[in-house]
Amino acid sequence: MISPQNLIGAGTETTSTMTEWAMSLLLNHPAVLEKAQAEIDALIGTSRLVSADDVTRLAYLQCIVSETLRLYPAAPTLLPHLSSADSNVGGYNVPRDTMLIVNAYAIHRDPVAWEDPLEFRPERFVDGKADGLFMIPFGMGRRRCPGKTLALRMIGMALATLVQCFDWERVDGMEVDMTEGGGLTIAKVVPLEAVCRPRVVMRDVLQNF
Ligand code: HEM
Repeated sequence: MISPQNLIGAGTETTSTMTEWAMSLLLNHPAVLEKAQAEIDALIGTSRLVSADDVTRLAYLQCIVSETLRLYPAAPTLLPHLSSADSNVGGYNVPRDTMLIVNAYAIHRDPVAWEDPLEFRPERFVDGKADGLFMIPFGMGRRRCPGKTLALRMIGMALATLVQCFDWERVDGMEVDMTEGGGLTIAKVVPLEAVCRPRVVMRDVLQNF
């Protein structure tokens, strides 16, 4: 049974953490940030704010979100599952009622599947190039995350708005600290701090907001 509190808990920390990781990655990769801004300027322009309906049209932004979810899946070991029957997986006997923990974090960084797995490279998702590679940031099967579509829309919308409206810089030019915390969710140990300035080309839109 899923309560409203569970829904809010599952839906807020995950999406805000993912947005923080995505912005941190963009700040450490200014060329990617520039490319994302150029895509938004080309497709949306600077006379209106990006809308939720635009998000699916922003192909490069979607690649940035996918690459962030690959490197920093909000729930790195998904949620614990219980096997419902005796089974054999890859030669291992798994009795019924065994608690199963799936290490999505390790799967997403598997060097056998992913080239230079520790590199932040949204281009690996361009034009469906990563189709067929195994990624499970939202789990899979009957208990997969029911908030996936909403989450992708929210993260895309937040990122697109931040990139469209502001120019971003690192504090004193220092690399953003990417140390990962332990626990059920993958939080940043050092919260993101950055310098942002409203973009001159967006001044009219922001003033009339
Ligand atoms: C980037 C954002 C999110 C990520 C990475 C994420 C990831 C996950 C994962 C990995 C699971 C467990 C799946 C499994 O063990 O197989 C899960 C479950 C769940 N998620 Fe999300 N989630 C996100 C956002 C959301 C949002 C926005 C909502 C709701 C508004 C939500 C609601 C839930 C609920 C209710 C469950 C439990 C489902 C069940 O036990 O049947 N999640 N999520």
